Amino acid sequence: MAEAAILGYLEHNEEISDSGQFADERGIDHNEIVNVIKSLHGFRYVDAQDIKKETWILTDEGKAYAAAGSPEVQLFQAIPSGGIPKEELQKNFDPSLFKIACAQAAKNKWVDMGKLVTRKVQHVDDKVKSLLLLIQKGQVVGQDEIKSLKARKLIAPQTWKGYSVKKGPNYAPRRKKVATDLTRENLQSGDWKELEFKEYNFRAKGLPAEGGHLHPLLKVRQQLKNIFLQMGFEEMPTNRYVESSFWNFDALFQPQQHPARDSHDTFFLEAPSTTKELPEDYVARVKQVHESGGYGSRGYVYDWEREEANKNLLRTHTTAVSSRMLYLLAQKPFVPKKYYSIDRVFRNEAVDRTHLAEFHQIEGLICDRGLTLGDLIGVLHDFFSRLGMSKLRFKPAYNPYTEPSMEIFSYHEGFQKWVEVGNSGMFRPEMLRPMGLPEDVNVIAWGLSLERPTMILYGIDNIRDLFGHKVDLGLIKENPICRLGI
Ligand SMILES: N[C@@H](Cc1ccccc1)C(=O)O
Repeated sequence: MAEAAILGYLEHNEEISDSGQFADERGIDHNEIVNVIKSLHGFRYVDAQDIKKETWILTDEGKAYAAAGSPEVQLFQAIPSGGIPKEELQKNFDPSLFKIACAQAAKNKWVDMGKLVTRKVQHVDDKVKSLLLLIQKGQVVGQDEIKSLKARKLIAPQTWKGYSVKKGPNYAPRRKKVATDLTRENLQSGDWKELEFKEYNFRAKGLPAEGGHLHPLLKVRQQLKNIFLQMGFEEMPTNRYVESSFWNFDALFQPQQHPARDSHDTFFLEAPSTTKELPEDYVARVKQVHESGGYGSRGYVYDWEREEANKNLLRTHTTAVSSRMLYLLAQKPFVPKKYYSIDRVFRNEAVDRTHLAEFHQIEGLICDRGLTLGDLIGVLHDFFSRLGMSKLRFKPAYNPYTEPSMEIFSYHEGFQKWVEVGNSGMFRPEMLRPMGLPEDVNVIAWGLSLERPTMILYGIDNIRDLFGHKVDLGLIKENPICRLGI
């Protein structure tokens, strides 16, 4: 209707000089007229020029007075001819309204504000209300009146926008219907021959592709790699998910009856169920340290079984990678090393919002002469502060392969509490000496999950949200090629 009105009017007239007036005269909503003008202008049916007018609109207070009358008149009308005690009068009014009413009525010299409030004039006109009503209807009022209403914050300025409209180069009294799609029906009936098709807008930018983002775990992994590299660490080769019990447990002085070696906690392989080769003389030294100790240790005093050590499993921690690397290091003349790894580990655990059966471990170790627990604490402070965790606390803990061992806690400002962020310790002589590392060489090491800091950094509270991509297919489906004017 708005479109027909505009195009029809321009067929016999030069110009629509004011879209607001045009809308009023026809009883059409101005917003609707504006939308149609914009669309017709886009297709150059019409030429439209902006017009702006400064107008006034009522504030909420102004609207209230336009409806109920100004407070001063409300007050005047509440005073009987014989006057009324102030307290009595006040009861009829909201306190803030009463204040305004008294001030204005006194200013207008309508009332005497003694203990007894009396009228000073016979009759008053509610000029404020009439002015507000005029402004509400969009009518013009004098500058002085505007000023005083503005001072009382009953009105506020507003810019009104409209258009003046003339015929455009593509003007026609009616817009041509254009087809947007060539349908099966068009082809069957043959009416496509007569149809005019809407042009494609090949320059439309469309939506930026949402694919190809890095997964949060990969981002945080890269961040951690950078931290390790800046601290002078070398990456250990982690390309071995299947490991023997020997490297995962025995080499780490983890006794064969240890509960972590149970199939409830560890995934053992069915095929191949056992490892093919282990370094025999090292295996013999490991067996001995488990059974009867050495290097100042009494050992565990039990019968160590080779079959148990041969069993293949999915590695339960990347400390298995560290044990292999330290063994290799011990086979050559000693050089100090700093090693790190970040890779996947597996535990036979029930999956819930904080546990998965496979996750990633970050592991760091330093192997050098004369290292102490103080070195470990210092390195942990350096490492974690680079991750944004500068408040740390340590709690004594137990690992079969480290002594002393410490759990690492960091104060989380967001959660306002200490959260466990890792585990650490100094590798035991029972682990290092059988490998052949010199007696004065110590190893400080620590491990943490990659998922925990990632969830904290990205505000993810369910670990399952970290796995599996979440591409919003709807986004792609609902945004095909953009057309002109759509
Ligand atoms: N392997 C330990 C972490 C750790 C690494 C190195 C030293 C001490 C502890 C774990 O799985 O939790």
